[in-house]
Amino acid sequence: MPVLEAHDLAKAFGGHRAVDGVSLALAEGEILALVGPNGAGKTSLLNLLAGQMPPTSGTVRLHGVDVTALAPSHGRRRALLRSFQNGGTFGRLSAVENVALAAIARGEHRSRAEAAARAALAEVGLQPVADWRADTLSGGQRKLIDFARLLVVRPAVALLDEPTAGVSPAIMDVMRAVLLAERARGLGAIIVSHDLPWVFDLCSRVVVLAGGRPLAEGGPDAVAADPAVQEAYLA
Ligand SMILES: Nc1ncnc2c1ncn2[C@@H]1O[C@H](COP(=O)(O)OP(=O)(O)OP(=O)(O)O)[C@@H](O)[C@H]1O
Repeated sequence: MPVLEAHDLAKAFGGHRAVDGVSLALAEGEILALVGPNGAGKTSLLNLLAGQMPPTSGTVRLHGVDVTALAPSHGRRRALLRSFQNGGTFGRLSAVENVALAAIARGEHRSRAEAAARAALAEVGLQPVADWRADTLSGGQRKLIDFARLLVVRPAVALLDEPTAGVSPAIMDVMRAVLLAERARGLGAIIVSHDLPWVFDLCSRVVVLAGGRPLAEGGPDAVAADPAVQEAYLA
């Protein structure tokens, strides 16, 4: 059974269909790249999958359970962790507090959550700044906080929105290493990215969206060679 499934998802804003009939299934341990030109509907699709907004129509299932109408904080959505394009950190909290909060929100005791957060921050190379306020960190370091959260929460599914946008090659390498290690223990991930070389190297499958609809789907090499995909990007 797929760990995450979307069936015929659609989202209309007024008359504009940002997501227009998308179905997909993510297997355990699968990394799926979700790509497409600006405005294709990628972030909207992640929002629908994560429960950040209700779809106009269609369903989302997590481990076979219909979670379409459930809020992101609902217990039945615990298996899913989502990151945001512009970072999801609380600036006035330290890095360790930001990471620990994710574990506390899932029922972990405060002291154990902090210990786990420190270990995870060390794993992504943020140990020296673990007690710094998040708003004093670089954009790339703040994005690594999302990866430390991933290590603490160990979700079945991660939805990552533009993790590498504006980050250094060294941080991109850390992100890659974390994702490969977590994939080996069964993590499934959908990664929205405009950094095609980085994400194509990591994923086993690519879904291309254009105008809210799936334009192409397949292995990274086949998708990269698809003339319709090249045209959509040039357009
Ligand atoms: N809350 C909203 N209200 C109205 N329109 C919206 C809203 N969110 C997104 N849209 C529109 O839906 C379409 C898809 O936007 P979305 O952000 O999902 O695309 P994207 O593929 O993630 O784009 P990008 O790569 O530029 O981040 C766009 O035309 C956008 O303007």
